[in-house]
Amino acid sequence: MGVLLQAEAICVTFGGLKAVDGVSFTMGAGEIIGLIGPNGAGKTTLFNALVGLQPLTSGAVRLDGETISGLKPHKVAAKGMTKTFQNAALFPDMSVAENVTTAALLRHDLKGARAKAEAVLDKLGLGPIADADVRDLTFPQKALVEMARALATEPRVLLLDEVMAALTPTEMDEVMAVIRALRSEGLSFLVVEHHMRAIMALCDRLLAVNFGRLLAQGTPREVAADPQVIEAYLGHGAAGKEGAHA
Ligand SMILES: Nc1ncnc2c1ncn2[C@@H]1O[C@H](COP(=O)(O)OP(=O)(O)OP(=O)(O)O)[C@@H](O)[C@H]1O
Repeated sequence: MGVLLQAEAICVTFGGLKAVDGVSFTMGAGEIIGLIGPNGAGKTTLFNALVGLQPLTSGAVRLDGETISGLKPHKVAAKGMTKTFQNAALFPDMSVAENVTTAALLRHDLKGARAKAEAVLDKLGLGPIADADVRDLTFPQKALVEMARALATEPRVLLLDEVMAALTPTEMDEVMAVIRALRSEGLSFLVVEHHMRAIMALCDRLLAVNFGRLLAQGTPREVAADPQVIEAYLGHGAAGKEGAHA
């Protein structure tokens, strides 16, 4: 499998704190990679660094061999990588279709963006609620609309930031089915998710971080059995338990 996304020795420091400390990994097309680690491990900072929301102190991010670190988030999105936002940063007073159309304007004029939004909403089964106001949606609907908003920018790599928070196990299964279907079309995912069941079931590979450093990477089974990963979680009593904090 060719390398689609390459993170090279990424460092992000806040004053004296190394929030991300020399993290390197690669991702191939169609992969689903989970990023796990205890609270404050650096997951959000790494996500933000990858998509241009957080400047790198050092290191590089390459997409398809092209250096994208240093670009603003909308330029990174135009290159093909974007993230969803925790707590769905959608416009509450706009309809579902209008929210998704706004994102599709990255690549289309208004007419094209409306058509793109309609296609994405249909793909995610959201056609019937296209005209609903976002503020009236349920949690799983908001999670899917947030994914639709990101998909409307036509990414090749999509970073999912806790899209399954607040979902029931059945709702999580529905969202995971959508993610798998999109992956089968070639989309790649990097996933931060606090539900270990979802992470273990969904991901091809895991990256485990703590104190900004990459502790382990491998299959979910390998990483869950890694002594350093178990140690990192011991204080939280969380490793491997359903609903645990990843
Ligand atoms: N803007 C900032 N300024 C200073 N310190 C920050 C900033 N953002 C994050 N940090 C610190 O960097 C470290 C990593 O934080 P980060 O939010 O990336 O961790 P996380 O793994 O996403 O945590 P959580 O699982 O709780 O969301 C923490 O010690 C945090 O307090």
